[in-house]
Amino acid sequence: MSELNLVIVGAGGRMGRALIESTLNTPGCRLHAALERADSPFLGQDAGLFSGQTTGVTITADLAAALQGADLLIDFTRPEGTLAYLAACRAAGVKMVIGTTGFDDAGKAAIAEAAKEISIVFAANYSVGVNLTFKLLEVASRVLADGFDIEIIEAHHRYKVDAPSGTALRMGEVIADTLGRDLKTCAVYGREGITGERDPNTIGFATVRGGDVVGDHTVLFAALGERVEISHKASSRATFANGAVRAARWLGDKTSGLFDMQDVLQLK
Ligand SMILES: NC(=O)C1=CN([C@@H]2O[C@H](COP(=O)(O)OP(=O)(O)OC[C@H]3O[C@@H](n4cnc5c(N)ncnc54)[C@H](OP(=O)(O)O)[C@@H]3O)[C@@H](O)[C@H]2O)C=CC1
Ligand SMILES: O=C(O)C1=N[C@H](C(=O)O)C[C@H](O)C1
Repeated sequence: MSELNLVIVGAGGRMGRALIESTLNTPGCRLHAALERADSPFLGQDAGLFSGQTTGVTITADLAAALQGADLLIDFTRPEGTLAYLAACRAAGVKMVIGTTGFDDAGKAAIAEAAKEISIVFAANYSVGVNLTFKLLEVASRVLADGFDIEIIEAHHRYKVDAPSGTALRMGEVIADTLGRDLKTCAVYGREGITGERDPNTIGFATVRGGDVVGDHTVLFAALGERVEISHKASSRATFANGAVRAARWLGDKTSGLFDMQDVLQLK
């Protein structure tokens, strides 16, 4: 079987570095190109710079050249960056694994539209544990549907720019779908002042930002007399990166379609 030629964008970012390392460590995968923005201080450096390796792949801003001969592009950047890479991958027929969070509805629709022509895995979280947690939340929501208040609490490092996290929002969607609610109308994002008593039909979100927290998520089901907490804590970005590379390999020969990590892990 031929090697999978991967392009990693946002190469100097926290996830970009982890993705390069995971690609280099995964048999059957080859680092085809590593991209950064045109003003990046990392341009011209070896992509193994961050893990102390020499790869022979130089970090570049030349997207067109990077896509030549590429099989798949892995993107953990920002929504505006992802959408630009999406257009280029669609035109070049290159598959994508997208981990970026913080998209609006139009951004998500653009990804779904592109997936009619190229295959894409798009997930808010590539860890196996979080994707198992999504399944656990379906069961918990069903069993605890009556009398339990539902609150989602997430904590991340000080550099994170979007809130609530994509994972917390996905958890909210899973719970709302299971309960037949619409997250758009039942979500409460933080509370302040004289809020009045809690509406039992709401799903609350609380966001913590600080230090180097890689990613913690807890869903609290609280009733009068007992409570259940379902938690996941990530301690290394390698977890997400390895999941994304696994998703890239899973896409294999699929030429179109929109998938998520639940598909990759056969959790649907
Ligand atoms: N799905 C998952 O499992 C996970 C998702 N994430 C998500 O991945 C994303 C990246 O996170 P993280 O690595 O911590 O972020 P960083 O800020 O560390 O890295 C982002 C990278 O993307 C580049 N970038 C930023 N804006 C653009 C743009 N408009 N066009 C092209 N490149 C751009 C940055 O370049 P520069 O430095 O020049 O700005 C940087 O290299 C976030 O959305 C985060 O929520 C994170 C972890 C796991
Ligand atoms: O920005 C991060 O770091 C993370 N982002 C993802 C999210 O928004 O859910 C996943 C993970 O929790 C780390």
